[in-house]
Amino acid sequence: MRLDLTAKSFGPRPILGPVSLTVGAGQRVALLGPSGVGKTTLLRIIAGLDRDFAGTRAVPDRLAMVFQEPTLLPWRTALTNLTLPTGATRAEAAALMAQVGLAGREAAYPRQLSLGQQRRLSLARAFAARPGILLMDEPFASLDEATRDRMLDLTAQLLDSSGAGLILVTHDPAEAARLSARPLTLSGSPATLG
Ligand SMILES: Nc1ncnc2c1ncn2[C@@H]1O[C@H](COP(=O)(O)OP(=O)(O)OP(=O)(O)O)[C@@H](O)[C@H]1O
Repeated sequence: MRLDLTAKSFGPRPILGPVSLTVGAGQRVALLGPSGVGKTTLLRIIAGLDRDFAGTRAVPDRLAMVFQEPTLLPWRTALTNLTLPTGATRAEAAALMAQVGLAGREAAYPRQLSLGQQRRLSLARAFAARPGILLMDEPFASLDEATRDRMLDLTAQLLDSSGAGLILVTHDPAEAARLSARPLTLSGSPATLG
């Protein structure tokens, strides 16, 4: 994927630009920088969720996004949460559930799962979509240390086995290092990549 952004504003307020970013097949990058600098704004533009910017975006790859909170369908079983939005087969979905430690919970509804289990299911769903690039916005924030560690390990394993690229928004350079993601820091106002 390639983004050549010349400028992004909210109303009269310039937020970003110029920013050029290329992420090739299987490459991993982390967007770092202080709170409010524009990391989420940049990720939303990459994701195609915000098209109100000056510049060009070329995204030939399939994208999947993992948000901070698990966004599961409450009235669907865990397995169907993986198959329905992604087109994955039941066998593929079950294999992914096993990979994230949820074997045997296929028939559970999201409310019957702990928050940590729901997060792991959300992670599995992102990979069920067979993304070329996975986009993650602070997915490990506000987790207790053990859960965060487990999620980081699982994410690294799933990235390795799928070959997907990664664009990770994080405050924490250690997270970038754990996922072997090249750190890129947004700074300034409007923000650019250092
Ligand atoms: N929809 C919006 N309308 C107006 N201003 C916005 C909007 N979304 C974000 N902003 C502003 O754009 C700036 C960048 O926000 P953004 O959420 O991208 O920062 P961030 O680097 O991801 O911050 P954090 O690390 O705290 O999540 C902030 O000043 C924010 O107030």
